[in-house]
Amino acid sequence: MKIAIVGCGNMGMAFAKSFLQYDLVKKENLLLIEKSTERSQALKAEKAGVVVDTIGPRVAEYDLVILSVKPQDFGSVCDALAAVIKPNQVVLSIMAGIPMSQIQQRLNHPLVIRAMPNTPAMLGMGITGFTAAKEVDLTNLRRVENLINATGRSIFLEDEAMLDAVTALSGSGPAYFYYVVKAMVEAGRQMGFDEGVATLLVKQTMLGSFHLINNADKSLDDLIKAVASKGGTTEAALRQFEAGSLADTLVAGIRAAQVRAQELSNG
Ligand SMILES: NC(=O)C1=CN([C@@H]2O[C@H](COP(=O)(O)OP(=O)(O)OC[C@H]3O[C@@H](n4cnc5c(N)ncnc54)[C@H](OP(=O)(O)O)[C@@H]3O)[C@@H](O)[C@H]2O)C=CC1
Ligand SMILES: O=C(O)[C@@H]1CCC=N1
Repeated sequence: MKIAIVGCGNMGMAFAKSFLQYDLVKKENLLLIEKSTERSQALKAEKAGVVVDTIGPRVAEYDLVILSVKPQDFGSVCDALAAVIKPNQVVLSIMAGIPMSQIQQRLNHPLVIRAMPNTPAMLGMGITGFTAAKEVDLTNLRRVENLINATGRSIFLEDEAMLDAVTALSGSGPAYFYYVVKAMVEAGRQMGFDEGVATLLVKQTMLGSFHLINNADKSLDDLIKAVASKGGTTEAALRQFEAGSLADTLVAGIRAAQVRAQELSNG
């Protein structure tokens, strides 16, 4: 398979590296189109693929074109891509918010798949929600699904509108966990640990808790109960969280991300 990636930043390169790692594409069949001179020089030095700075006629030689520029840059990509794209090529967009209908219309091209990954894709531990235009046949859908699965796990969604919710929950999700970890490390620092020790305590707690969520045959409420002894320390912390409406604030934040994804959809 020959793959062109338009926009080789965090996510474009997370995808490229996963494909290479699992031998799903050869470097000579991977076209990396990157506008930023600094980035493209780094990609050339890494010999990550064939690096160019603009969309040109050679893009037509690739089976799959991945759009991984910022949603705000989609407009600048459209005209150049529309001029060279061939009817059998599949377009995979990972841009937040931009609906498939808009991509189809701007490129005058029906074969569009839309996905929302997250940054753990860099380690092959991502989760991606994806959906496809009805014009995309099962063979092409399976091919793209196999590629996405090289970056972690995936879930197919019939309803494209749910991709905005995926964006808010798992697309942006890593940042929410980093935010909580950062606050916990700060608490550790305030209690007298240096940052390294506080970070070790918090990271290992996060890792162990993840495995308990995944493996223990208990609900989240039961897991909380198993930590929070009556009249103990955890209860004192949870009372403070409730007083500050922490859970409601987190839910409201995630809903704000969903609203922003919907706004991006509307241009
Ligand atoms: N980061 C994340 O956690 C996630 C991001 N996404 C989506 O992925 C997309 C990319 O995000 P991310 O990788 O973080 O962004 P980055 O800014 O890291 O990467 C985008 C790259 O595309 C380049 N670019 C812009 N216009 C063009 C062009 N016309 N031709 C070639 N390259 C161009 C940018 O250059 P320059 O900097 O010079 O503009 C930049 O290097 C976004 O649409 C985002 O919504 C999806 C899921 C998660
Ligand atoms: O913040 C953003 O808009 C992108 C989409 C999901 C994660 N990052």
